[in-house]
Amino acid sequence: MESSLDPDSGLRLPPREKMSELSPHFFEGTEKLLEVWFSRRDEKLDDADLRKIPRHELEVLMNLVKCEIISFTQNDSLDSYVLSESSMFISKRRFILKTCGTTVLLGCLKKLTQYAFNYGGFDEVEDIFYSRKNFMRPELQPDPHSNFSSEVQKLDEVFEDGAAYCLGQMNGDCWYLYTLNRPGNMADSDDDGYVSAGDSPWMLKQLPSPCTEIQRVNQADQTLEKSGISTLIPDVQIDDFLFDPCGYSMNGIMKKKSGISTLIPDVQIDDFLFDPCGYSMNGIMKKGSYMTIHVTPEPDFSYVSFESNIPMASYKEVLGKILDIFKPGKFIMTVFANQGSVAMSSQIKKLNSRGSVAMSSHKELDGAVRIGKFMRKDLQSCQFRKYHLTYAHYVKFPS
Ligand SMILES: C[S@@+](CC[C@H](N)C(=O)[O-])C[C@H]1O[C@@H](n2cnc3c(N)ncnc32)[C@H](O)[C@@H]1O
Repeated sequence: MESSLDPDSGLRLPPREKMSELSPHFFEGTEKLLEVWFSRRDEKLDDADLRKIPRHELEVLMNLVKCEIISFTQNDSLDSYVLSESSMFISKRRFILKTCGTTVLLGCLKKLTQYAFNYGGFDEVEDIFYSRKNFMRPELQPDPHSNFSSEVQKLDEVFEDGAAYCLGQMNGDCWYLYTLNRPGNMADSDDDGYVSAGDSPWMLKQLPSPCTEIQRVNQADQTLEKSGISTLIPDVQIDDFLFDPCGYSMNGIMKKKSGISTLIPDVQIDDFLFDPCGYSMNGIMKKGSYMTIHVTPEPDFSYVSFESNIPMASYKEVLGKILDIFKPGKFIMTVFANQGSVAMSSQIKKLNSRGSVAMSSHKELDGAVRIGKFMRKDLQSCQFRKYHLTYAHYVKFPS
């Protein structure tokens, strides 16, 4: 098979061994992931809530993205939606949308901000994170998703101080991130800390409000706390798992599902089995914690993703279970944590008295040259103003 040209880097990529370029059926399991945190300039957040956006407007958003809501569950702090192409989680001021296939995730950006302002009662975007792994077939993606530069251009139209990064190998497996990287710290903002750059409310490109981290800590549930783990697994070992060329493999489905249900205890699970194959699952817990798993089992382009923000002293055990269930040939892992995690709940503090829960996972990853049968191929760390990010790529040994 011939090598291909990567649209982002212009580099020639090695031929993909398993994926048939001419396969009539192809599904891009790799997700685009958007997380947006909203805020208010006056910090009066009591009445502000993204869950006030009515269902029919969420459906307008899904139309723009080109996917549908399949099911809905909720608890006190989180609304969870399983979508035809992945998942959506909405809490008081955090909006998470994860979509795969040929969806146009960034198509909803302006409308989302408009709804968050009009219905949710917010008037500023505090932070955003847009990320994805490199696609298997970028040429099949609609505008602006066929290359990261176009996605960045689209995001830059809405946000000021956006910064784009690529972690991993540009001529192999890599992971793109766009986030806000505002200069200085929040307490240093001069004047009133705001810059207006447009007429429409969603075009306001604003600097964060001049409140300190300490003030935010005092606002318990309203604290921007981005931490968690994401595992992206291209090339899963299929066996009998959720896919059988002749149709369903009920044994495989039940076996994998029972493994998934033991991943994390006390999670309210909402899952969906696609016909003829494919599996999506959202799990929610108290205090805004969630986990989500998506599986594209077709052998030529198999892909699994696991993501969670459930606070844990170590993600090692969960990761071990995931690797055991999906038996991948390789995987990518990213871990986000607030620095020092000043906003930890007492429950989290109990788990790790030395600092942020996920920070210990960074240290764990730093030291983990080998995880079971997997050898580390790449490790990169980024220090953002408020977050620490670790990216690691592991391959089965011998690969
Ligand atoms: C479960 S969905 C979500 C995929 C996810 N992003 C992942 O990590 O792989 C994709 C899987 O469901 C299958 N599928 C079947 N019907 C589908 C539909 N109507 N929409 C999206 N996927 C469908 C696809 O072929 C694929 O195997």
